[in-house]
Amino acid sequence: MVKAVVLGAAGGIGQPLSLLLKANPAVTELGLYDIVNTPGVAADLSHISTPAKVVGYLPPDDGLAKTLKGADIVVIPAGVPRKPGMTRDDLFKINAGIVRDLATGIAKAAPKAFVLVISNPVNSTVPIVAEVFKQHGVFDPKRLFGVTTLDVVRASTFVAEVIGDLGKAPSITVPVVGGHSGITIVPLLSQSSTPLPSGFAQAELEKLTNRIQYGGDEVVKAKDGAGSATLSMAYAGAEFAQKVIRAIKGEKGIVAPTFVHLSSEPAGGAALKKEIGKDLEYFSAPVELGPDGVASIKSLAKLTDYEKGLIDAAIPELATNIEKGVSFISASKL
Ligand SMILES: NC(=O)c1ccc[n+]([C@@H]2O[C@H](COP(=O)([O-])OP(=O)(O)OC[C@H]3O[C@@H](n4cnc5c(N)ncnc54)[C@H](O)[C@@H]3O)[C@@H](O)[C@H]2O)c1
Ligand SMILES: O=C(O)C[C@H](O)C(=O)O
Repeated sequence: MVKAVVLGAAGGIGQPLSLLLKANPAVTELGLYDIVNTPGVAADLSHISTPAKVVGYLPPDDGLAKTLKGADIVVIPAGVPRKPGMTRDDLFKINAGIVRDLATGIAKAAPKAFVLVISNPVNSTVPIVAEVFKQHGVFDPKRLFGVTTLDVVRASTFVAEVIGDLGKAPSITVPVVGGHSGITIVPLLSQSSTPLPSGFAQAELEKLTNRIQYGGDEVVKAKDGAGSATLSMAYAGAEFAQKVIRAIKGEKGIVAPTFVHLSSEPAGGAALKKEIGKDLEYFSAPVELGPDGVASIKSLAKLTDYEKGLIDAAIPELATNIEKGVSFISASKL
């Protein structure tokens, strides 16, 4: 039995993500929460002939607590998206408060759930959730994930395009580490499961890296004021959720990059800090998933000098983003 919950379920990501979770036969209950339209979205999805029982609530009458009751996995795509010309950090002033309030609801109603944060800026919203959980005495670093899967999905697709064979896209894996905004997104293309063509020039490598780092901007520009990536994000969010679900059901050896807290627990956090040469509290790295969430944080393995330079360049912005999230909660009255 797996109960999945989507907070922000009526939105551009929320609706297709809820559809993909409803289509997942491992999900037996699906809880949908938003400030608008969830009864309609829930009624619509409930007619699909898959096992999940669907419930949808709005804020009145403790709707958030009712949606979260019994949740095993909570995915959060609530909040405003970018328009052209904005950075993800520009979303902080609205989304920080939204994520804080939803995290407070989770801390009270589903403190043991696995929490997958999509709302931007992820580099700051994940620390916000952690700080809220700490204040409620329920923080478990193994159960909190910043969803960076879209960067991984983009890297697979763009490498397949470079190779000239999109058919290979589903089987190409490229670790993408660091964080989820601009230069903090660091694709480790030297570790692509399908190597780049021989003779791939440094200038081409830099162009490909830049495309992965700024893939979000490509979509924001094309949508021209109507928002950011929603469908590819729903796909990526459902993919990551499925990995977590498979791991909690006991499947071994599932590894995926995600933005996690680096502490003594789960194992590997301290070693990763040494590897990146900075005492950062959070970093996106490949993690092994297990029945309790993050089983261990993996090494970044052998990096090229170019990749080391990208990580060094990412660290100051990551540190600022993380601190911004942490201090938002220390300054907030919960
Ligand atoms: N992590 C990633 O890779 C990634 C990728 C794409 C988008 N995003 C982010 O996801 C977020 C959502 O994007 P979208 O395109 O779905 O936006 P959207 O505006 O289409 O949907 C957001 C939904 O959140 C709801 N919402 C607002 N406040 C809420 C609250 N307090 N409680 C519950 N629901 C609330 C809105 O009603 C809306 O339905 C944005 O912050 C965006 O930047 C992240
Ligand atoms: O670009 C955005 O603002 C949305 C998302 O973070 C993305 O990478 O597509």
